[in-house]
Amino acid sequence: MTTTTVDLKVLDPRMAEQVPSYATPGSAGLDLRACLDAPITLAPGQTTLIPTGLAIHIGDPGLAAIILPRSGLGHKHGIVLGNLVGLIDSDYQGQLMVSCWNRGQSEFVIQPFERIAQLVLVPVVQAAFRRVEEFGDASSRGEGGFGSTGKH
Ligand SMILES: O=c1ccn([C@H]2C[C@H](O)[C@@H](COP(=O)(O)OP(=O)(O)OP(=O)(O)O)O2)c(=O)[nH]1
Repeated sequence: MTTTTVDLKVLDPRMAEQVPSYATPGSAGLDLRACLDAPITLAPGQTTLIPTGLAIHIGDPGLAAIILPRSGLGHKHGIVLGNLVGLIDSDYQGQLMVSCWNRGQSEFVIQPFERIAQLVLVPVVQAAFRRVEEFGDASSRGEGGFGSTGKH
């Protein structure tokens, strides 16, 4: 396991006691909570942007964070992310926001400080593109994609 230090600002004092922490030594994700004054009802198909009351500055361009749905909310209640995956750049210093999408068939009420998504730190490699007319080595896949290898 690799650990790194990330600067975190508590933007809403109510989050001071709720700073994200790993639930178990093997956890990959940190749960993010809805920093709300009152419950929000999400109708089927509705998307809303929810503040977390927190900001992080990752700083190291070799890292980023992604926001992912929580499995239970997504599977049982259809609460996933309006952007499917949120990408937090290493130079972002604003509030962490979670786009919640009710892809289910029933209303869902998000309670203040409920855990709504999870944040995972990931390594990043930036590409320096070298323009070529042809790729040097022919690969066995070549230009095949989108099911070209068949179903089995
Ligand atoms: O779920 C998300 C996704 C993004 N962000 C923040 C962090 C990220 O670094 C910034 C910009 O995100 P992105 O680049 O995906 O947004 P964009 O729509 O391309 O806008 P921009 O022009 O600001 O890059 O917004 C969040 O707080 N939550």
